[in-house]
Amino acid sequence: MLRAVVKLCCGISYPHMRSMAGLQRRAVAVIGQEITQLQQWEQIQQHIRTHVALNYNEVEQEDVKPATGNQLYYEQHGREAMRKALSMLEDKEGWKVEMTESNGDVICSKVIPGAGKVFRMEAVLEASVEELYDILYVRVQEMPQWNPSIQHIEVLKHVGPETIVTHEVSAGTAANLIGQRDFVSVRHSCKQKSSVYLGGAAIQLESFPPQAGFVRAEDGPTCIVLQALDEDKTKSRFTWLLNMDVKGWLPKSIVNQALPRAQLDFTRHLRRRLAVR
Ligand SMILES: CC(C)CCC[C@@H](C)[C@H]1CC[C@H]2[C@@H]3CC=C4C[C@@H](O)CC[C@]4(C)[C@H]3CC[C@]12C
Repeated sequence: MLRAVVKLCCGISYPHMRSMAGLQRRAVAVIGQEITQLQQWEQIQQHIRTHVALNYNEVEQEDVKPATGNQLYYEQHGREAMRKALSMLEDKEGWKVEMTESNGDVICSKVIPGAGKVFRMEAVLEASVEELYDILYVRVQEMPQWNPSIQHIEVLKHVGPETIVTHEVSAGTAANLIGQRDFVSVRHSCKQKSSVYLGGAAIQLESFPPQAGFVRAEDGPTCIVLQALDEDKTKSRFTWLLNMDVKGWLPKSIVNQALPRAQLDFTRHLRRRLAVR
């Protein structure tokens, strides 16, 4: 942003600069140096925020400017997405049941200020947390092989053991009311004793701008929580907060029908994938 403003100012002032006397030129050069220092200071501050504040869960994402190629930025963005999504899930009040399936799967929704309508799917899956982590995170690129709603997933960056940047393309299938979308997201995973958290959020990559012919949608802040069942560790509770801006010109009623349906489809395909292990 700062860089864009500076460029704009330079453009506007260029004709005047040419007619400036020596002292005035010197003043402009000093202002230029100040701006460079300011940018460096911003980067240092970002560094401090990432290192010091991350562990205390108090980083405000809005404060942070993306520095291209900065691994810390991706990690921080992923963690922050997970934190936001988990805080949405933590609040147990105000959820409205949308669908209850005969197998026990339940989808609820809630309108959250700033996020819009979000959907929470709860299901029990016949797989351990470790197996699900492997299928959903480690082998994320293989997802289109078992999920026909997804056409393509590519890991664009391996930021670290817990963070990846992905490009995902949904399939414009008949069951999908919305048509094809693509997403660029940072995906963050966090393993604990008997739980795994898979968080994510849309990210803007200069090197991966929206493609012609695709509507770039935004997924997140979102999170999938996998928890081993106390009574049977070969089964897991699967809780998925879906918070998606599908973009494009679509009536809300269509979107609000399609999203929980996409969750049901996803879980159905995941169960099929688990059945062929
Ligand atoms: C309704 C239309 C627009 C989209 C339908 C397809 C949706 C449901 C698909 C497209 C891309 C998919 C995501 C791709 C990658 C991951 C990361 C993984 O670790 C958990 C699942 C998760 C988060 C998928 C969830 C389902 C997903 C969001």
